[in-house]
Amino acid sequence: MACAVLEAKRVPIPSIPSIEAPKEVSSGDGAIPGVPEQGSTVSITVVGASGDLAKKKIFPALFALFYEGCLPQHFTIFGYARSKMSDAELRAMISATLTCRIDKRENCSEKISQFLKRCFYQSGQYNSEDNFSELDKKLKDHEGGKVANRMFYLSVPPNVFIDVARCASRSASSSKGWTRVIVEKPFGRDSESSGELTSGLKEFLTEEQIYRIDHYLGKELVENLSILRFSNLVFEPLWSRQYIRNVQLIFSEDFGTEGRGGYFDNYGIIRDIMQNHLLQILALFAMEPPVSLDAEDIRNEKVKVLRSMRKLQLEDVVVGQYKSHIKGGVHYPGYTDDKTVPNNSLTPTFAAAALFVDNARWDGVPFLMKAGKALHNKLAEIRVQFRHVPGNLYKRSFGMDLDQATNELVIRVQPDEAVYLKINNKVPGLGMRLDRSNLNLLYSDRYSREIPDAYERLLLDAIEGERRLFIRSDELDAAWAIFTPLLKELEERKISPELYPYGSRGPVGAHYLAAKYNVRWGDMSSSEHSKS
Ligand SMILES: NC(=O)C1=CN([C@@H]2O[C@H](COP(=O)(O)OP(=O)(O)OC[C@H]3O[C@@H](n4cnc5c(N)ncnc54)[C@H](OP(=O)(O)O)[C@@H]3O)[C@@H](O)[C@H]2O)C=CC1
Ligand SMILES: O=C1O[C@H](COP(=O)(O)O)[C@@H](O)[C@H](O)[C@H]1O
Repeated sequence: MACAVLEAKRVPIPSIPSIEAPKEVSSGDGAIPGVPEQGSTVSITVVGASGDLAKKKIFPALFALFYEGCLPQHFTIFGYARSKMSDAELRAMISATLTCRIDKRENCSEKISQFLKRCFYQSGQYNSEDNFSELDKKLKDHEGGKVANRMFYLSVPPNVFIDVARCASRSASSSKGWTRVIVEKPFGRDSESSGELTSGLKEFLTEEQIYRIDHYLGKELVENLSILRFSNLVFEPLWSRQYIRNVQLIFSEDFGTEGRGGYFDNYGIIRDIMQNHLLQILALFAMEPPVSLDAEDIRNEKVKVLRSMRKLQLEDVVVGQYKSHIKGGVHYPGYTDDKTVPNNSLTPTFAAAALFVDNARWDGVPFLMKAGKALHNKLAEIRVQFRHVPGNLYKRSFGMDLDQATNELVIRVQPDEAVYLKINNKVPGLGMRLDRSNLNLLYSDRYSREIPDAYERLLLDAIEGERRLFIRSDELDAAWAIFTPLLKELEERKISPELYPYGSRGPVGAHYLAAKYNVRWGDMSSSEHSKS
């Protein structure tokens, strides 16, 4: 089966080794420039295969790629972790996580069994070069002397990233093909630890071999952001301080840290969501048009945005933490009720912040971020509020304050993916009454395909050597520089988060912060979030 994604997007189709495109420049990761990889193999080793992310996201995404015909002809998947497991046990574990897309259920069980036959397991320590040599031997058995390309997905806690990089690069890297390593967040806790992680990894890997994943960059609507802006004349000329009043980047989850409190307490919502997912969206949103769609051109522009940003100030931040709440007879636990979280934890589970890009395009435009767990809804969206129409003829005359009813472009990343534009419109009839309405592109109405999970896109890109959606080390440095002073201040001054009930709309302080910049959060109208 041909990989529809590749047919539509990439020329030529690299998943078929015999027609892989000659690369013009060396990728620096072992791919040989100009030499098509005849009969090559690709192995993907999921390090930390027994863990939550591997089960929840990585194996299902690999299966989806296989199902869509997007994996190379000769591929093998290895699970690697300390837990003892046989190949059969790994397969049973993976099998329990697999489903087929609703729109493509035919041959599902046959496909699953074909996929599982390509999955193998090797148990070992993360710091043992000997154990990685054993993995290497098994990989070689499967590669059968072909050009072997190897991907390692580090789905393990960050304290073992460097050990794995060392062992994999010394004992299990490919001698003839490329070797790439996907690294999961968190990439450190601040500028200093992130710098240490980067230099630790670079002792064993080149920057070109490292694929730092931020799965929000793989989300369909985030990918669509640049297309919306750069390929529609109606948007690009408006994309500046001249027409845009503020931009809002909103993330909310309707569940707490359930099961991940131990991890979360060391990071908090600012590191978990804002410094990476929301900031990446901001950088993509605010960048200047890149010279081309080449990964380096895009990442160069993102870095410029990040470097133009003001360091976040404490007075521009509100932090919160959810507390227990009883609703409909159900008790929802507070953050500190989690056994793995200290009772006196000050870790924020909610934050709102006002950020500024101090360049000519965005001077004075507040970029408001809001992220929280255990809120009233699950939502991720980008809101662009435009300025009011100067000298508006209809101002206040027809039942609507048009200073408030400005245009707003909403890119709803999830759930119910959509792009809609709020406009003012005349209510039909003989009278003259204005109505606020939406021009609405709801994906489920327009497109029949299920939207691929972000991990599918990112894994496919990594296999192809497409680094556009992965974070470069200078991007990471610039991102940490914005947040590190604030994070240190919050911790050193032991700032207490404002408590909010589980399932609520979060701390009221977020409204005061927005009001300080003459902004109203756009996500507060509940009617907007129903399917239309
Ligand atoms: N889960 C998620 O939703 C997300 C996770 N991430 C990141 O992805 C990575 C993997 O996440 P996740 O699967 O949840 O992590 P887990 O805690 O489930 O760990 C993955 C595996 O690593 C091994 N492991 C666990 N703790 C340690 C330890 N202290 N030292 C050495 N090995 C350990 C275990 O395997 P074994 O004991 O068999 O060796 C475990 O199965 C992490 O970096 C995480 O921050 C990022 C975004 C979301
Ligand atoms: O990276 C993370 O993302 C998830 C949310 O991802 P989504 O794709 O389900 O929106 C978040 O729950 C987690 O805390 C964070 O580490």
